[in-house]
Amino acid sequence: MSSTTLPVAGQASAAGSDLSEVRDWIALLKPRVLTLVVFTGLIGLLVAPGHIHPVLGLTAVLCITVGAGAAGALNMWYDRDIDAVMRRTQRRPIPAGRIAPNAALGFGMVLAVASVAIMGLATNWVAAGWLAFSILFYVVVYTAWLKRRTSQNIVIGGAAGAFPPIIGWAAVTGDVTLVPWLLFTIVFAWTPPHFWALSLWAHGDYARAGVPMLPVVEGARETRKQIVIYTVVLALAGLAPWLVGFAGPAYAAVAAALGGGFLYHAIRTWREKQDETGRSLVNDAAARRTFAFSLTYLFILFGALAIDRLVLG
Ligand code: HEM
Ligand SMILES: CC(C)=CCC/C(C)=C/CC/C(C)=C/COP(=O)(O)OP(=O)(O)O
Repeated sequence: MSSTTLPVAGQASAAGSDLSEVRDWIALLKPRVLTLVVFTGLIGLLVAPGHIHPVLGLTAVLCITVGAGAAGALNMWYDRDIDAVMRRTQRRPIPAGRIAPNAALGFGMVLAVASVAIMGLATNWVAAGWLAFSILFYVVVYTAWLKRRTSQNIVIGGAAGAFPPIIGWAAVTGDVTLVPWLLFTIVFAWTPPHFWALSLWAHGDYARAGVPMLPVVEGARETRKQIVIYTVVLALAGLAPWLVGFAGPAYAAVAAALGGGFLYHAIRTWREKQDETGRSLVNDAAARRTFAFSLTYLFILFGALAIDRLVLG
């Protein structure tokens, strides 16, 4: 009896370990963060004037996905020392010892080169150039240079995550005009309040790892103030596509409501019950809501732009 059941059990666990290995390689791409990165890239592609064959459009979106994922893998390769120290990241495949650093490096490089080459061959080299630039920006400028040096790391380095709408747009038109730069500006202004809200309760991890995120260097009080300032800039930037006549009043109404909503959450975070250093006395409840709202904000804003352009015309 046992001679028949053992191999079956062995096969089942081999299949199980294959699956968890695949899961680890996928985890290197930071798939959850990718959802919004790819969504903004897709909207850039959909609202761009002109026509792209659906198969080529899909290829372009896939290249943005794989390119951004490759950047995530290279980030995890470079950051493996600090990821091992931070509670949130220590179970990642490299610090947990499930994927060797060099294998992750090779994986990231191959995917990065392949995504740029396929983007260039399938669409055009302007889109491919911006994809290559954003991968390099995230890995070299943000990860290797700024992240461990300045509390402005995510303001400047965060620009990497703002390029996907530009790449999507360029895949259709072959150029980058005012509107894609406005979409870039929206994501650029969105990134600081998105991340700093989270960093208000995650700063212990960053402090332990010696990463100079804003609450670690300037304190929670200053971070709360900066969140409000960038949210005001974001709320205005959100209206820009309407101000230049690219989007209609329906988009403007959604953008105004979302901007007001974000500002409400930012101000609640600013005024949250806190001690004299700005540390929350209520488990960062308002900051957590602001972070969650940041994700909703970007998703609905870009969704509204697509509906405004493609459905309402
Ligand atoms: C330098 C800039 C940024 C930093 C430092 C940052 C940091 C983070 C961190 C630490 C998390 C928490 C959980 C995790 O690791 O998954 C997170 C979540 C997230 N970020 Fe960002 N982020 C940045 C930019 C962006 C951009 C540009 C996008 C997309 C446009 C984005 C989309 C997301 C999404 C969708 C989540 C939720 C993931 C989940 O559900 O776990 N982030 N971000
Ligand atoms: C098109 C293209 C190449 C886009 C790439 C940009 C990209 C993946 C942006 C997302 C930014 C991000 C996940 C930051 C996380 O910061 P972190 O790496 O400091 O976070 P961690 O502490 O979770 O590792």
